[in-house]
Amino acid sequence: MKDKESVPADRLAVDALDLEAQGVARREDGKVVFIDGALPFEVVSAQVMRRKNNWEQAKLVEVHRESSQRVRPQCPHFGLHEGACGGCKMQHLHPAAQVAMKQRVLEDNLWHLGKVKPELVMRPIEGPAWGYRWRARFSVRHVRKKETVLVGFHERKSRYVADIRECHVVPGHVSDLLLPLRALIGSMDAIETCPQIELACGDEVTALVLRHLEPLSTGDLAKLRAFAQEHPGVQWWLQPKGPDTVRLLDEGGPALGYSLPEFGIDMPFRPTDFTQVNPHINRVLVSTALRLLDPRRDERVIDWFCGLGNFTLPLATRAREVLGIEGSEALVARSRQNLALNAARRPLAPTTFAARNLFEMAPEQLVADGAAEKWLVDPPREGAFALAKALADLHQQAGAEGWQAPRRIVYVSCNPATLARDAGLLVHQAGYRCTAAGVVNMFPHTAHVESIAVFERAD
Ligand SMILES: C[S@@+](CC[C@H](N)C(=O)[O-])C[C@H]1O[C@@H](n2cnc3c(N)ncnc32)[C@H](O)[C@@H]1O
Ligand code: SF4
Repeated sequence: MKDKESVPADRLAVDALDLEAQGVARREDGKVVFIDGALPFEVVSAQVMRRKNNWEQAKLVEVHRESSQRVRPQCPHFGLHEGACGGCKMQHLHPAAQVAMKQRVLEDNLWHLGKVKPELVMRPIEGPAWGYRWRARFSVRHVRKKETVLVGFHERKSRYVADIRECHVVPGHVSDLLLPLRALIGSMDAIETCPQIELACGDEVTALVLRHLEPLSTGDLAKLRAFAQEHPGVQWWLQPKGPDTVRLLDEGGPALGYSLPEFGIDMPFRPTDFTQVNPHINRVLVSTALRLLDPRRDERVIDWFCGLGNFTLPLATRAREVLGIEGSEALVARSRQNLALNAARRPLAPTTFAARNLFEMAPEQLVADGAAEKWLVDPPREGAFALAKALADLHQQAGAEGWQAPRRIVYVSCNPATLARDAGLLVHQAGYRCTAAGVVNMFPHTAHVESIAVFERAD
């Protein structure tokens, strides 16, 4: 900070925000202090909670000079107070400043870990800041001492379930279900043996997956059915053991699914399938990825880590041929069903799916998958190292007969560190330029950084 000298010795001047949304300050002796709740450009007092040789962990006590970006949190459960909910980390920072911070994280990662500087930093893709989270995992606990059942996220830095009565990041109708759900579980025989309710919203259905450790009594099943009757759109799924055991309580009624109207595509899914958390942003993300990839009628496209076909089917409305590859057999089965459903309604390019572990990928396998002009890559947090490495190896060997590296790659990432590592490989060893990159604000108020990057073959 420019007037750091004027900060009294017992106060700290905050310079930056780390990935956990903690303010970062530096003491005169160079020691770094991470301050929960402090924001860049603030002058604060903080109580040290943990002391190490090079750093300290501290808790905000008082803000003496406030950041212009500090805002009043919308949710009463957000904060530093005891019992505060740990579901959000940045509600005290203006949403535009959150996006700016994520953009900096992306650029810093690309540069420091990948030595890559995108030719263009794209405008952030933004959506609603509230009510965006259509997927969530609520923990459920019967707290005898308080004679209540809690349904919510974990408290900040704790294993306890926060006592939340409303939640602003899930849709309003889901927030309104929190207290009724507490009452429901509190009235059930299985009050002690239902540790979790998973939420998966579709366009018409609110699926609630109840994890139960013991078989449910007839009375409990009747209560679940009465709850669904009372709350239109709620559909109960039961999970007695692992994710494979999830079953719909009662068949019939509308199917859980989402649509991508721009492409005329419908995507039925099961609540245990991977789907993007934020459906508003997902629509813009799919549309942006396709605009950037620009698949032509005469081009073949490969969609790596294709999930249930979220990008594959829209690609099939534009390209000559599409191949989707994904690790989960269940998701590949779903993507085939979704292909059949949509192909019966509208023309789609020939599309095939394959199940494969993409964390292992030899150059020969890449050649066997066939040449494609364009690639869409959307890996989990671990990234797509094996894929980028195979591409780099083929580039070093000057390719293979009858095979050509893709001309363009659009990479959608939920972890800037692995994106940066893979970008480094693509740019410095596989012959690509990083022509554009930008953030996608998929998870407002959290520290998660979703982003999208474009790579063009340099020749
Ligand atoms: C970020 S999701 C993207 C899914 C899809 N593109 C979408 O938009 O819904 C990452 C996908 O990678 C898959 N995956 C995870 N590990 C994998 C692996 N080792 N090999 C192949 N796929 C994997 C997951 O099952 C998941 O579907
Ligand atoms: S996750 Fe929901 S309840 Fe928790 S702080 Fe965020 S908005 Fe509030």
